[in-house]
Amino acid sequence: MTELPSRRLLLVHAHPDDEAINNGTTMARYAAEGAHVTLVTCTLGQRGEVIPPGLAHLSGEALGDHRRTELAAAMRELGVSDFRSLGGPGRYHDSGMMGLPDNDDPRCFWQADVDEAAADLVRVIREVRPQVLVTYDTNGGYGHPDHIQAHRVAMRAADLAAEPGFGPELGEPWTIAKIYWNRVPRPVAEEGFARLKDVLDELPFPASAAVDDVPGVVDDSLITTEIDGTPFAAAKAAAMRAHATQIEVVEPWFALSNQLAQPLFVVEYYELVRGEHEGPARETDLFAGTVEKDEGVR
Ligand SMILES: CC(=O)N[C@H]1[C@@H](O[C@@H]2[C@H](O)[C@H](O)[C@@H](O)[C@H](O)[C@H]2O)O[C@H](CO)[C@@H](O)[C@@H]1O
Ligand SMILES: [Zn+2]
Repeated sequence: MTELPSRRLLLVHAHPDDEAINNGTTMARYAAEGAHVTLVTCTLGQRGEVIPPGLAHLSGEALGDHRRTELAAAMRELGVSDFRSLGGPGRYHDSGMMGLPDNDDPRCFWQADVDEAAADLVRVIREVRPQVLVTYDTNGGYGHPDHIQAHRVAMRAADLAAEPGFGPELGEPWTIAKIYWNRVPRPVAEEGFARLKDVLDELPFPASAAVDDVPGVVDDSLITTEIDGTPFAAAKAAAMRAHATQIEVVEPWFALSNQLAQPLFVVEYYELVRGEHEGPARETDLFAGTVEKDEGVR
């Protein structure tokens, strides 16, 4: 059985690109520090729009396959080697934006049985035994069905993985010590868009997104943890650039296929929703207070 590092972080995301956008510097930092970083992506993004004209021919399964290669390239930029598709590549299909007929496709993640999908994730949790889990809030950050479902499956899997009577064939029970949701403090978002307004005319993007277009924007008081990934800014930008069908990067800004410019944040923020908060001040380490409780490496 392979021996894993003493610090182990699991991130659960909906599509290839979300991990770089939300947690690029966090992943790069912990990978560089020798922690074991595991990414589980729930769909291959088969229903995404495509930015580069030279790739516009890609759609459906061909787009999904291509986005897998983009994800692998992004992981190389972040130094992450353990990245997986929930239930195996193509098990759960991209559901499309909320409200579209795509959401009714029986193959799509939005139609998946949460407990069945969670069992796929329990197997990973009991193998990796992470102290920390990062995922989205109850609205998936911005209401996309795959993001909402990724939240539901991740939170359910964290509960099931800890239950001694659940799925003995999936491995020994494991309790994740700390669970965080991706967040952006409203003042940080507002300051970023204020800076963007001053330079928008110099950028190749026709317009700016709005503060509330940024997933997970919340009042500053909800932020429990701040990971300063400034030393890994270039890695995050490169990882986002690797998702070329979805993201155009002009540092320190980026745009999705909607061509609406937004800030590329290199300090990444979180809300601790399960586990013990370390200290009255904001945490600066997702693993704060956990490793000494670890049962040791395997
Ligand atoms: C960041 C993210 O979650 N992207 C999803 C999203 O893509 C958006 C969607 O295509 C929308 O129509 C565009 O206006 C927007 O610019 C895109 O970011 O939804 C896709 C379909 O489910 C998904 O593949 C993509 O990863
Ligand atoms: Zn997404």
